[in-house]
Amino acid sequence: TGSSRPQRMLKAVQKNATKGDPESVISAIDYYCRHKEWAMNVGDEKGLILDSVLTEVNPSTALELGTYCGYSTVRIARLLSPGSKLITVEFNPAFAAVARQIIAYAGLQDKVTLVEGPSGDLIPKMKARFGIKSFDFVFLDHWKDRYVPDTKLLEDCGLVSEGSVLLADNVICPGAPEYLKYVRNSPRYESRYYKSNLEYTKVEDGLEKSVFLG
Ligand SMILES: Oc1cc(-c2ccc(F)cc2)cc2cccnc12
Ligand SMILES: [Mg+2]
Repeated sequence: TGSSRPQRMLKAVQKNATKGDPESVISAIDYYCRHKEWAMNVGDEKGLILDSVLTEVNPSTALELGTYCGYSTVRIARLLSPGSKLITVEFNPAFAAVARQIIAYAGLQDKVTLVEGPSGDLIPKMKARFGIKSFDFVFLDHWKDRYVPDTKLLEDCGLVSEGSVLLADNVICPGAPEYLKYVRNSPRYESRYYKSNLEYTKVEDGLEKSVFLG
């Protein structure tokens, strides 16, 4: 049996990046996915928007839904202030296994807790398991039909508070129309769309930033 796309991505990181250097890990993945084989990382173009929103929020506790190979995990963790924490949730164990190695290669394992399992089951356990009061920042990048139920779960579990920022990937492609309706029509969110392109392509996609108003 052959290797998987995530395994080939990991090989590209180990070959082309410098251990302990997150920027080189990000560049190695972007180069591989742009020139060798496409993969569903948030990518370099939308990644710059992620960076800017993250820098503005400067979260003490952040949550990522959908780790995949850890590309956006590395992008987020590299910008966290000392002592800040990122929890990332991945349903697929094969993806999680690669992500752990990529996060470790970047030297960011002390800032990141990767939890394997379905987000819908794990979110209600976050307070008890990790002593989280609430998340200052949430990056939604998992299956699009989970965006609304998981956002409602975060609200119901008191895991978002006034000022918490949700940033959702792929609201155009593959698309999350119910999510856009939810956050744009709710009086509890102030939403803004950042137009961009689907990673490594010229296809339109974008990020939706929604501030929870409490
Ligand atoms: O950024 C993403 C992109 C795609 C995607 C897959 C195939 C396409 F033809 C276009 C887009 C899927 C994702 C699934 C989960 C999290 N992010 C995704
Ligand atoms: Mg995505």
